[in-house]
Amino acid sequence: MNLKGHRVVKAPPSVYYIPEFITLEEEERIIERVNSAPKPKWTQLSHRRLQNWGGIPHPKGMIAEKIPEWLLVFTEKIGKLGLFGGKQPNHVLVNEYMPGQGIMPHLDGPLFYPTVTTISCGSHTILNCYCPHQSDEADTQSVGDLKVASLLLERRSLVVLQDDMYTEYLHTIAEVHCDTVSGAEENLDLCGGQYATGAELQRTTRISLTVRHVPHTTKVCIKLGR
Ligand SMILES: O=C(O)CCC(=O)C(=O)O
Ligand SMILES: [Fe+2]
Repeated sequence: MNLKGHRVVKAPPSVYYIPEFITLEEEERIIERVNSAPKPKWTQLSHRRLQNWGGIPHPKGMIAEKIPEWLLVFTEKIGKLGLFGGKQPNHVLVNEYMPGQGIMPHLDGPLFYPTVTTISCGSHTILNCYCPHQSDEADTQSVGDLKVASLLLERRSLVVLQDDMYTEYLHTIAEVHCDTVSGAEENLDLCGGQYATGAELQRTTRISLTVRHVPHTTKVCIKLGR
């Protein structure tokens, strides 16, 4: 597996898209494992919930925790793509989106090596990428020409964002139940499926694994009080 032939040339540098990065069985297993995690493992946000694996990234350094075997399979597979400056990914963020849920425009920020890789499970979504200043203003997402890319993320695919797509452009997922294929999605020719322009794709529950490398980690130091 390598990235050759998977570059999304129509998007700003750099985006890679690999359809069917995981098998159906692997997808089912991920969903099963995520759903059977103990309740306290979940962080409930107002519009989605998440699980942190590998530790909580922090400016003072992440207290690294072992990534469980069922996730390690995928961090190792992604690690082989050589995207993290010679390092291995050491952090996985699991996001769960019900239909109608999304994520606000944001940058992933400086706590991570500037590459983000995401596996989609259970449902497709559309990841929209915008110029930052325009995106601060209200109702940005209706202003078509400020969008720099729209990526159709199919179930079982891997998407990679780096360079300007990591550091400059915000990414966001709209809070909708259904996505309409515009035909202009920059990665459409790399997708596994065939999509007619105007096709309506109903969302189901999507579980995404966002796999990154946190360079600054620390070990817990327990001081004995004597
Ligand atoms: O679920 C996704 O594909 C995106 C998640 C994301 O952008 C993040 O957690 O920073
Ligand atoms: Fe993000």
